[in-house]
Amino acid sequence: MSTSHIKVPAGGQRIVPGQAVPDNPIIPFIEGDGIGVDITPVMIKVIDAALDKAYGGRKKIHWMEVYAGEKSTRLYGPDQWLPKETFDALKAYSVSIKGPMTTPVGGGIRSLNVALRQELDLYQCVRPVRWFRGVPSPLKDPSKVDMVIFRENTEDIYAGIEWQAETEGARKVIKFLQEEMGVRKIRFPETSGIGIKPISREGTSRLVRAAMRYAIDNDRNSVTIVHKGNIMKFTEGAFRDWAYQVAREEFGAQPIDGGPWCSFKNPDTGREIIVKDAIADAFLQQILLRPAEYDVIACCNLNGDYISDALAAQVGGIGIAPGANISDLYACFEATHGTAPKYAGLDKVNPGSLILSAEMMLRHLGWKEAADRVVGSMEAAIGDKVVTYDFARLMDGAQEVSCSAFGDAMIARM
Ligand SMILES: NC(=O)C1=CN([C@@H]2O[C@H](COP(=O)(O)OP(=O)(O)OC[C@H]3O[C@@H](n4cnc5c(N)ncnc54)[C@H](OP(=O)(O)O)[C@@H]3O)[C@@H](O)[C@H]2O)C=CC1
Ligand SMILES: O=C(O)CCC(=O)C(=O)O
Ligand SMILES: [Mg+2]
Repeated sequence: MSTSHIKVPAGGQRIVPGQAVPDNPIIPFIEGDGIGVDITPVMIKVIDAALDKAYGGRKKIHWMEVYAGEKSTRLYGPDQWLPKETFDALKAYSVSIKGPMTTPVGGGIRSLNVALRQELDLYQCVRPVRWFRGVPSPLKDPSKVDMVIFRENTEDIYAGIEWQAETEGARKVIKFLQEEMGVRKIRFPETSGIGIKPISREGTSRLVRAAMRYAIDNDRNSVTIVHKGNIMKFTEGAFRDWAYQVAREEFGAQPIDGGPWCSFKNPDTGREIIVKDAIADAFLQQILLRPAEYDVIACCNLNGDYISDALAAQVGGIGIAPGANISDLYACFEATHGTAPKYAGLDKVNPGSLILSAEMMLRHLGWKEAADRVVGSMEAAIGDKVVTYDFARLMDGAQEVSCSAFGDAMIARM
């Protein structure tokens, strides 16, 4: 089989980190498995329309398909889940967008999504969660939900360092823990699988720094460090301590009532930004009961995964939950949801998450006018109760439309 399948579009230019974004950038995209085939073309159509409306042809994305997941195994060969040329393209073109990719449960390949984040060192997973007027919600007042999750994206138990139960690897690690480290707490050593949870000072500091900067740049009220540090003291507890340290040492935060909560003045607006922490289990009930008290959230990888979907449910579900994976050099935008296999190819699901991820990408490029068109047209379509099945089943008097028809409904309202 051929080893090269990427066709570089003529007439486009690379985005180079640190340089001005050209008017004709080449943006690589991965279609994605499952519902990727439904939502990705709709996202491209909506974004092209928004650019056209906003700039009348002066700014245009040159989309370049790159391959990963099931599609790349069909093109490159059966074990080619993440071909090298895909990685190379994501790096060379700096800004990209991807559909979801399947990860089998229990065995099989490790997550391609996680591999991408780790390989490109996309250490910030940024997931804004806010309510769009008219979207059905289980909350009495979903307008109070306006949070931005900063999830550490390269460490934690999510790094996939583990050994299967009853294998040579697991036996070796357990023997080491028992004999070299004096561990006596493994309840069933003969049949335990083992996972490792690395959390570092560097990994924590850079993530928390990004969350604080976001709070400053976007004039937010608070940053909450979410952790389970009472139980996992040297990983999640250290995450909390290092996070407060960043607040104090880099942002000049001063303790409130003796600490550990602290606050600092936003240097741009003069307003106070509170830095506080919450233990993850209690946090999950508080965001339901008192969502207005939370704003920017900084957390470790696994907690961020759970919090993302839980918070999305409060504002309509993962059909409308966008995200970005960001490093100091690269950005790869992707929805919060997965491949929803039972809906694959049915032209049924909500393309909103991927479209709003692309909207984040437009803002990242500095193309605010087009981003505003995307948000405005989505608000207008939902306002007219023209929605996909996920919202329609919870709304009175809704007109249920397909995935592609929702995209068209947005375009008609631009
Ligand atoms: N970043 C990524 O690429 C991610 C990949 N995954 C992978 O995806 C696969 C499937 O995971 P699963 O746990 O089923 O989670 P999914 O997010 O794929 O789907 C769970 C449910 O969420 C709802 N949903 C998801 N997407 C949409 C959408 N666009 N519009 C409306 N509703 C939607 C559906 O709910 P309902 O049934 O109520 O209609 C669906 O059944 C796994 O292999 C997993 O590893 C998971 C998350 C992220
Ligand atoms: O990689 C996967 O399959 C799941 C990832 C996930 O759920 C997430 O990043 O939110
Ligand atoms: Mg998830």
